Amino acid sequence: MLDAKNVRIGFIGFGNMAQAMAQGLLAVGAVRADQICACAKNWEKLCANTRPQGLRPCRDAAETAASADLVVVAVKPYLVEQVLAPIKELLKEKIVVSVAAGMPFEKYEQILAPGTHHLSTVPNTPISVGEGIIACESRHSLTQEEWALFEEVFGKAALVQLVDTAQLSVAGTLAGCGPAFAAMFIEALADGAVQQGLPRALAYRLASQMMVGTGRLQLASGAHPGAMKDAVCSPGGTTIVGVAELERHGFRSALIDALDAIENR
Ligand SMILES: NC(=O)C1=CN([C@@H]2O[C@H](COP(=O)(O)OP(=O)(O)OC[C@H]3O[C@@H](n4cnc5c(N)ncnc54)[C@H](OP(=O)(O)O)[C@@H]3O)[C@@H](O)[C@H]2O)C=CC1
Ligand SMILES: O=C(O)[C@@H]1CCC=N1
Repeated sequence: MLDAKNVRIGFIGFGNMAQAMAQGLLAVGAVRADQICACAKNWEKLCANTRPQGLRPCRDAAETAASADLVVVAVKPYLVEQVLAPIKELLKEKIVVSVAAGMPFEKYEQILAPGTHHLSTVPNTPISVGEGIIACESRHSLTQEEWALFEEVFGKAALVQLVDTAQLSVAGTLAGCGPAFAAMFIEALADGAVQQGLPRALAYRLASQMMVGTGRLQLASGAHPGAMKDAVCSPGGTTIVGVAELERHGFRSALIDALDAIENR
């Protein structure tokens, strides 16, 4: 029987997202390095990204699928169909987990052989430090046991969140693109502090910990973000001066418009 101790995970595509997932699974001890293999386009780069951590590089998608019980599809969305076409029969026996944005259950039904057990997800890069999110489409064809195994293994490194098909795209955008926006926020806040004389490394450290702490506080308390903001804004104090300036520059509407632009691109 498949369990966390013996499941073999194969990544088809081993770029930023797949490496973050592998790193996270190892960091939290969800699986051992010898349980993970991967393929990519450039062999030398793949070897450099796998062998030092004890992961096994595979020559191609067929070798990866043959060597794995759970296959993670982690190539760019436009490559999914052509990369999977030659290994459709092999994948019938596997648990297929897609991390490609914009590739819901229905698209895989057109690509994979009938009866293949597959799940569409959108993860994010903080999984590499065990703080990820994996938005998962609730419509999938994994058995209960396969879903439980996926949740057990990947749930150690990420919040595994089921969402309706209609919400997979926006949940994936929030979770998957969000780290880029958060990183921009950290960088910009630090730039402001550097301008005022704070050393850059210290500015990044403080900005990042402030983000982590604020997120944890919201998760732990369930507080409304507006109430959290109010709790920091003393009447006539410093924070409200900054809040007013951010409002003048359209801070909140910029983020709202960013999600709108992505979803309607
Ligand atoms: N980056 C992110 O934060 C997120 C990404 N995703 C999804 O993850 C997927 C991968 O994105 P990301 O990791 O950023 O992209 P990368 O470009 O970093 O990685 C893509 C990987 O695919 C490999 N590849 C290309 N062609 C083939 C092929 N024919 N066979 C096998 N492997 C191949 C590349 O190999 P090589 O390096 O040798 O060219 C590379 O390892 C996308 O579908 C994206 O939508 C989802 C959520 C967040
Ligand atoms: O930008 C992208 O296309 C991918 C999908 C979600 C995050 N990164």
